[in-house]
Amino acid sequence: MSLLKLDNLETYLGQYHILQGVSMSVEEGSITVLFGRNGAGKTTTLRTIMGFNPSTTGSVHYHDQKISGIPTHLISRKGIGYVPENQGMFSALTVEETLNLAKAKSTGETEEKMEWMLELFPDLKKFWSKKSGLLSGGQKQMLAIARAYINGDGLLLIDEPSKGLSPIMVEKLMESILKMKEKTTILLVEQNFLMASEIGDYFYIMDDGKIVHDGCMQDLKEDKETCQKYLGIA
Ligand SMILES: Nc1ncnc2c1ncn2[C@@H]1O[C@H](COP(=O)(O)OP(=O)(O)OP(=O)(O)O)[C@@H](O)[C@H]1O
Repeated sequence: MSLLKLDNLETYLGQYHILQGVSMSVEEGSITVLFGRNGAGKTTTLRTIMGFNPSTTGSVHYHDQKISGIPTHLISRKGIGYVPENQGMFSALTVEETLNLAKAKSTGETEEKMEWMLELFPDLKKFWSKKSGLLSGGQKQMLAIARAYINGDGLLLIDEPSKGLSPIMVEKLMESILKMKEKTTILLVEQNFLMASEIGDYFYIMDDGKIVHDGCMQDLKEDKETCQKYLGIA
């Protein structure tokens, strides 16, 4: 079943026509990866879903309900968690304060969600009283994902979590994201093809604001021509 459906989105940033008829769907319980070169429009797609950069035409449906055209805080309240590329942390808050704030803003089984995040990311427990601004890049990313999951466990939109992290940290993070599939659906923007293709079920490739390819991840792994043309992988 399709949990999230984007239909023919056209989004402008100022005078620039960024998303040019983007349609895609995310299956419930899957990891769907959105690939594409720098500037292809991946971040804008996530920001359009969240209502930060609304589209001028087209629609976004979540659980068959139209969410395009409503304010971001109401979209988030429907259970969609967003992890932006820069993580959007308040660096003066500790891990504890950050997660408690997410808990306070959330409804449902917040205690269980918090416990599961601490089990999945033990570093967060270890650095419980540390200010988030002082965490390592990987730990900040874990905190951002945990916060988003506590806020909205129906769907997580994660923007390039591997950016700037060491290969070992990327591997650890991808394993955790894969485990999160047990309890949530994930739309992941990634440029790290090797890692993302290991954990993704489905993929979309964007180029110049349009979806140019989509399908099962297994098929993409075998499609050397597409990988080379759009993802720069030999
Ligand atoms: N505020 C803005 N005003 C005008 N153009 C913008 C603005 N922000 C981004 N763009 C342009 O929109 C296009 C899409 O950007 P977007 O960040 O969505 O791409 P991306 O695929 O996520 O790339 P990256 O991996 O570099 O983040 C790019 O050409 C970018 O230069």
